[in-house]
Amino acid sequence: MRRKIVAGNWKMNKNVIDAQQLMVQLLSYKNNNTTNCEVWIAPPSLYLMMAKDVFEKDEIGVFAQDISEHESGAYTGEISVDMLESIDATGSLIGHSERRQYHGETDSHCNRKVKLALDKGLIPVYCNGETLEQRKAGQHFEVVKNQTEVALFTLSAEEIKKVVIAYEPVWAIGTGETATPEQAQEIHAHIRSIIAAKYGQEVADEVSILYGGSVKPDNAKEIFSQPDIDGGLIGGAALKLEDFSKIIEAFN
Ligand SMILES: O=C[C@H](O)COP(=O)(O)O
Repeated sequence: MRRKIVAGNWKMNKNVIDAQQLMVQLLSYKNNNTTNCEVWIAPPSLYLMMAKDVFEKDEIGVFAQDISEHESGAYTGEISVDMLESIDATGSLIGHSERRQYHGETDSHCNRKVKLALDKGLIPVYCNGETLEQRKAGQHFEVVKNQTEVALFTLSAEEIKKVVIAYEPVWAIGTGETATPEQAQEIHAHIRSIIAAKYGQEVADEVSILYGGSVKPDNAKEIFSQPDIDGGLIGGAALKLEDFSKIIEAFN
């Protein structure tokens, strides 16, 4: 059975008071409700240890938004997989389109990061997706195929099963414009078929593939009901319990 997941990427939002308040609200929500999916958050790295303190029984998975491709050393501003492992974090986002757009991250970087994370027992949430120009040019299937192959295909079958993929069309991130459930489903099925071609259907069927890009309480249910969509990576709507909890409940 594939994991079903609703993950909130807080991006660069919230001061320490507001971050703690939302974590405490999330904990209370999780303790008082039955959820049919795993709930993860990726707060800014400054708040990762606080998240581990609040979710001391691992009620909610705690993810970094990025990790270094290096193991340690003179890399100012970066955090390493060792650091994440030492606070018992659950994993890290890797290759988010904002990292690609503003920090020059490529799929070769992602490949090294995914491997480092797996070696430390962390879950890599590998993000990919095409830009608007690429979609308009009809290149979206090819772009996502190349991204997936470069970032993941050096992994063994056992390793790739532990990776979570988040398909996030760049044109749908933070824009209010969502891929239709059908558009998302066809890319998710495409990603799964690429993995199946290399590793076999059984392996591909175990890989969770999340959709990200303007998921909101009113569209989550329809998106998550698609056969190859195993949950969501949520940005803006993860910043308020009211919205995020409704998205979690789309699995009920
Ligand atoms: O990581 C999350 C995605 O970038 C989606 O963000 P959004 O829900 O604000 O569109």
